[in-house]
Amino acid sequence: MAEVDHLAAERATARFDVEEMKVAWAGSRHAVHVADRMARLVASDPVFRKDNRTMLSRKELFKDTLRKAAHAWKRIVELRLTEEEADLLRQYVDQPGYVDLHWGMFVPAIKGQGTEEQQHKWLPLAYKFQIIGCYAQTELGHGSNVQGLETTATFDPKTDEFVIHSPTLTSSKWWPGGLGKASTHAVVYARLITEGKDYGIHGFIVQLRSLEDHSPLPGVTLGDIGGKFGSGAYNSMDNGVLRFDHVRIPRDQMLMRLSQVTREGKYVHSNVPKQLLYGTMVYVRQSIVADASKALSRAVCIAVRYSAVRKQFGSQDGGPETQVLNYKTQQSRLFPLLASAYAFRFVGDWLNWLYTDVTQKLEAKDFSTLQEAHACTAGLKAVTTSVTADAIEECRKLCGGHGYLNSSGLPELFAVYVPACTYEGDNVVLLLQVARILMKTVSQLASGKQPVGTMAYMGKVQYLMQCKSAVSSAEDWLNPDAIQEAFEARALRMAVNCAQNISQAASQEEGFYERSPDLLEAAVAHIQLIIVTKFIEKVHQEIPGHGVKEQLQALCNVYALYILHKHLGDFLATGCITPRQGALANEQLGKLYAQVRPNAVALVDAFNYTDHYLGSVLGRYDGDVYPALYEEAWKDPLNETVVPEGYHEYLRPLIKQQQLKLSRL
Ligand SMILES: CCCCCCCCCCCCCCCCCCC/C=C/C(=O)SCCNC(=O)CCNC(=O)[C@H](O)C(C)(C)COP(=O)(O)OP(=O)(O)OC[C@H]1O[C@@H](n2cnc3c(N)ncnc32)[C@H](O)[C@@H]1OP(=O)(O)O
Ligand SMILES: Cc1cc2nc3c(=O)[nH]c(=O)nc-3n(C[C@H](O)[C@H](O)[C@H](O)COP(=O)(O)OP(=O)(O)OC[C@H]3O[C@@H](n4cnc5c(N)ncnc54)[C@H](O)[C@@H]3O)c2cc1C
Repeated sequence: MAEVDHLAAERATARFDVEEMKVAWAGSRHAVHVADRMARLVASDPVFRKDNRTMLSRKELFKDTLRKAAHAWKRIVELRLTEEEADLLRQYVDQPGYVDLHWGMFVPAIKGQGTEEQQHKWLPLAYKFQIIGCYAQTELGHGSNVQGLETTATFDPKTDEFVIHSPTLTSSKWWPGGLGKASTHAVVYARLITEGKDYGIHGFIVQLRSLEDHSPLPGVTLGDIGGKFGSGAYNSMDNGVLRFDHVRIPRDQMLMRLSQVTREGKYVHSNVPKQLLYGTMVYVRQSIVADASKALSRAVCIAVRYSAVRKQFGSQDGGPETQVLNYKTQQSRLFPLLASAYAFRFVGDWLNWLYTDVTQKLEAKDFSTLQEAHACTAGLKAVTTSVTADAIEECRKLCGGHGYLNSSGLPELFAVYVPACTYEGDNVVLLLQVARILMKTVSQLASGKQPVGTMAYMGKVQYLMQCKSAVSSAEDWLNPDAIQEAFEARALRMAVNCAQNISQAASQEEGFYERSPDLLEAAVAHIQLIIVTKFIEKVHQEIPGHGVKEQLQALCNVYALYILHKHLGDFLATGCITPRQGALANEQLGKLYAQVRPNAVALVDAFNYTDHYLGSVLGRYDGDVYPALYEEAWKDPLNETVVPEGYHEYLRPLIKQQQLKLSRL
């Protein structure tokens, strides 16, 4: 704990029990305790130091990542950490690396798509790191369009093998994390060809490198795809390129839970939906939503603490200047992001519940909720990552000039986070998937089919298409029913408008294509409704701790009314609310910001992040920002010598030349 607390006055104004808010944020007392222990374990270990990361070369950074991963594994084994603890440790190490893909995609792909026998064979090897795996799906020529992948897996009945081949340059696998330098194996997605027929994309376990000396196996060409955006950041990851030249693998290395190829080469598809092939992506999209609240809360924690420390203007007579956090503009930019962090946290928890529920149903051969799982994971992944990426950049601006320094932690956080808008499904592509499901649901309304799950509100079509908001004062917007109804009506009317416009096109396909920008907005409205609904439901629950429920209620209202204000055009154009009601919402938002203000620092303290994890001199718990900034500057390699390298070669001759010219005048 800090010796001098420059934020003590801020902490003293909090009107709620911070320790209890930590429980609400983490999900349980147990979760706070475990997270705390793992965060401190990482923070106190010199191997996990990361303050020098942006100054390392790519090679040094990669080696540092290997070292950290090996050390983390050593500690996991020595301390006999549980899976929950090990995953938290991995998160607090906070450096993207091959282990993320090994645990996050390779293992889940085998679990989800491998038969029991295959799981029995491969998972123990993966669990003990006797093999290291990655997820090789994307190719140079195709990423979003999975059905367009070109790599082939042709069955050879003579030898009972598949021949894996990259027929073109564009079929080179391109992007898989961990592939470039670390992985020994990959789950490779390729077109299955048997008996001369192409059966589309399937997964195969392929060994890439020798388990003796790590050299590529015959027929395998692979390497890293090169430096990426920002210093440090995602450059710790060896995203790779991979080409196959007729590489042979045994038939039983095709992942055969969903479909099989017999010894004779017959293709047999089990009686399950083909989309289960995409199951690993659904799993990771769900975990990316949980991750969004972490990245967003980190950025917001830095910006709130620094805004409470930073002072500018306001004094005419030599008195103290104003904390920038007191400026209404700073509050109206920052508090919605604080509220969004909480909103994403709770919707992430709900999505995790949904995913677990769907998985259990799938085990029991009930596929009825597969579409709901796809729509929610795809849509929430798209909205939460886009908002978080923009919000990190906004937090950088909220920290003024110092936010641009690497030591603020924000540039690296942005650079490491922003590809989340692209990987695991480009956000536009994913939102169009949601839109397709919305259009399907609207078209089924006429036949009387009652939508279920997060689409259930569409069943109230008669009412929602004509209802008028009853809000007549700013306070009326604090009523969750008023908010819920406005968001439901907006989402439904936007979807119905799109469906009507599409129905006037020559074909459904052409209409969808022409109206895709509107469809994107309808999908966003639907997903925002889910986030608002889940926040309202959370606040309705019993929440222990002095003032905790009240603070969450205020944040829930901030989130909802901020979205309403930002997308006012949607609400007005669909006639859900009047311009006057829109103005009242904005008025209420201003009052809510004033309510959040004295609690802001305590609300970010509730995230319970160590200074190590935050990695920011501006976000320090003790608020002692200026000495830290000053000290940090001297650590830059450029300051190792007083006179810079290059002075004698370039600066001195230039200065001397100019001096000579002047002396001649
Ligand atoms: C002891 C130690 C322990 C340690 C413990 C650690 C444990 C945990 C660690 C976790 C760590 C996690 C960290 C993860 C790190 C993440 C790093 C990121 C790395 C990035 C990886 C990647 O990017 S992988 C590649 C991702 N690629 C994509 O996402 C491609 C996107 N494209 C698609 O998904 C598809 O092509 C498509 C959906 C856009 C189109 O599909 P298709 O061509 O089939 O056509 P349709 O649109 O017509 O769809 C047909 C039909 O299917 C339905 N559907 C589509 N997708 C799904 C789905 N996923 N699920 C269910 N249904 C789906 C669609 O709605 C259509 O339905 P109809 O009814 O026919 O209309
Ligand atoms: C850091 C990082 C890590 C990754 N890790 C992995 C990994 O481990 N394994 C793996 O297999 N892959 C990985 N990928 C690849 C990733 O999954 C793809 O990049 C992603 O799915 C997007 O596909 P794309 O690159 O083909 O984009 P494209 O589809 O080419 O997108 C280009 C543009 O076209 C637009 N667009 C595309 N299709 C449509 C459409 N139908 N309608 C409207 N607009 C459209 C997009 O919105 C985008 O603006 C990773 C990528 C990154 C950046």
